[in-house]
Formats: sequence, structure tokens, C-alpha cells
Amino acid sequence: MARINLDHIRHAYGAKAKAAGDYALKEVHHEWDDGGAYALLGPSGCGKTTLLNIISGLIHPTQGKILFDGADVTHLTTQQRNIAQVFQFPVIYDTMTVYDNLAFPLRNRRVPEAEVRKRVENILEMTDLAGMATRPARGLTADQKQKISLGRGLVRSDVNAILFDEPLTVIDPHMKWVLRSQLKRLHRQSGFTMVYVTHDQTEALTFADKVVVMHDGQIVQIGTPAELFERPSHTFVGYFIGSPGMNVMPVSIVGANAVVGDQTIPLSGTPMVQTPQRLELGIRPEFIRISRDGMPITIAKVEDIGRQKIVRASFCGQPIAVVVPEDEEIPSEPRVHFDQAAIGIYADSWRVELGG
Ligand SMILES: Nc1ncnc2c1ncn2[C@@H]1O[C@H](COP(=O)(O)OP(=O)(O)OP(=O)(O)O)[C@@H](O)[C@H]1O
Repeated sequence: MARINLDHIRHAYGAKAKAAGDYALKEVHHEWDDGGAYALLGPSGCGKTTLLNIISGLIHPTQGKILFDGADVTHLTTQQRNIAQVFQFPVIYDTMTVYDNLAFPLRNRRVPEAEVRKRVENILEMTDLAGMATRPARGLTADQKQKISLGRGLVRSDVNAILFDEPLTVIDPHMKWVLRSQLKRLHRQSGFTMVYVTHDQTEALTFADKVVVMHDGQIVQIGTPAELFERPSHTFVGYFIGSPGMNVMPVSIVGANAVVGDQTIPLSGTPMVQTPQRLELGIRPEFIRISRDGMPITIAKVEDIGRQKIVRASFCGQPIAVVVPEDEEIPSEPRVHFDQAAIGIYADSWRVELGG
């Protein structure tokens, strides 16, 4: 187990990187706690795998250092860093039995056979593979093979960290849910530092204590699921987390008010903004209330999604989404209230403080 320091890390795949846009990973400078469960979340191409591979040692960063428990490991190999990895697709020995595949990382390190048996049996149980321990891996289904891969990543007790790169992609949806819960339990029991790459917000939010949201080669926020929901630091976090995502609309600021079209919305404080900056107001659909008074909207459509309805509407010419309980009546001349405490003001996409 290790505390991981990413010390001013940048990475470019091309040799002659100059501008910020040449870097697949822009400046990353963070400390990750020993024993933390982190999910790296973001869309395809945002730099998740690049960052994971820098932590594992498969890639050496163009700039910066990486430290495990204060020791510089930037130029060490994966093996020297003592890291277990699970990739998107199975990495197993087809000719070995399921049991021997799981035992391999332990036997390789000369772990006594009695301890091997104990640990392998635990993993067989966890991955629901106990019934096929003596079968050769060849001939198993893709998701059974991936469960072996996952088990191989989890079987050792002496690793600094376990890194997962979209490990459940080939697993069927029900088993995905089961394995995710078991991973979470295993994390609590073992206290390993775990880093889990995914582009699926449900996967990230259920697995991790801290979600690391990435966008365009940068970390835009590290937070608990509640923090990401309640106080997105960047409009991208608001948009990417939640369904539907946060409403974002251009505003101008007058003192402690946001002005959208002909509507003036009082804020809980004065935003600390400088000109010229692109100013936006962000509010999640869950914090807008539809009623008979307030600011007028024009409803375009209502989507019934079971226990809630999503109202798609236009507010001062801006598209907005509002979440309302299923049994709530929508007035014929609908108006809206924004919950003041839930309004965020963003300058050039970053959230700004509201002063007293
Ligand atoms: N070996 C490489 N050579 C050149 N460019 C690369 C290489 N690997 C990744 N990139 C580029 O670096 C950027 C970040 O890619 P990366 O694979 O880290 O993103 P990701 O978030 O993991 O995406 P995905 O979810 O699709 O794997 C992308 O623009 C990608 O095209």
C-alpha cells in the first residue's frame, strides 16, 4: 500500500511538444491517500489511461515525478514499483487451470503453498469461479476469463497499489454489479490503494471514495460523489455527472445578481469575477422548482422516467431541464424558482466563490 504523489506530471506522445494542446496529459499535481479507492472518470481520449500507465510505470512522463510513500519511482519499472494491474481484456494463461492462473502471481513470488491455497480459495469464492477451479482456462467464456484476470490482480497481499483499466467492460451487467460491490468490500477489508479507470459514472460513483474527473488532459475535480453533485468545480463536471447534467447558461453579473435575458436572479453572495471572463450560471435540474409563480418558461416536452419526470423547457431562450416528482402537476402557465443555495457561477468554466 502506498501514498501516491503526482508531482507536476505532464505527458506528450510526440517528441516536440510546445503548446498545451500538444500534451495528452497537462499539468497534474496531486497527492492520493494511502489506502484510497480512486476512480479516474472521463470521456474517451481525456487521458485516463495515460495517467494510469504513468502510475504503473508503463509510460515515463515527459515532465514531473511520481513518488510512492515519498520515494521517487519515476524511472522504475512496473515490477519494481510492485503494482498489480487488471486490463480491459483478459490476460491469462489458456493452458493452465483456473486455480493455477490465480496461484501464478503468488507462486512466482515463492509464497508458501498453504498461503497460496488460502488466498486462491478466497478469490475463487469472490469471483464465483469455485466450481471451475480445475478446468483449463481455455474454453471459458470471455467474462469468466476476465474474472480470472481480476482475481489475478487481487490475489497478492503485498502490492503498493492495484490499478484497473475498465476491467468490467466484457462482464455481463448483473455480474458487473456483483463484482463492483465485491471490489468495494475487498477494498474496505484490505486497505489497498486502488485506482480504477472508467468512462461510466455509475461504475465510478459506486466504486470510489474519491472520483477524479478528467477532461481534455486535465483533472478538473477530485471529490466524493456528493461533492461532485453538489459543488461541481467545473462546468464539465456538472455536465458529465448526473442525468440529465447540470443546466449551464450564459449570464452577466451585476453585484450579487445574475442576469439572464430579462430575468434577474439574486445570488447568495457577490461572485469574485474579473473581466473579461466568460460567465455562466450552473444549476442542476433537481434544484429547479416548477410552480405558478416565479420566472416564466416554455415547456418543449415532458419525459416520464418512472418515479420522476424530466421537463425540457426554454428559459430566456436557453434550453433547461427540470426534474419533477412523477405525481406533481405542471401548471398550464409554468414558471420556475431556482434554489439559491444550489446556484454556481462559473468564469471561463471554473466555479468562483461567492463573497459575503
Ligand atoms: N501511444 C500513443 N501515441 C500517440 N497518442 C496517444 C497514444 N496513446 C494515447 N494517445 C492520445 O492521448 C490522448 C489521451 O489518450 P488516453 O488513452 O490516455 O485517453 P483515455 O481517457 O484513456 O481514453 P479511452 O477511454 O478511449 O481509453 C488521446 O488524444 C489519444 O489519442
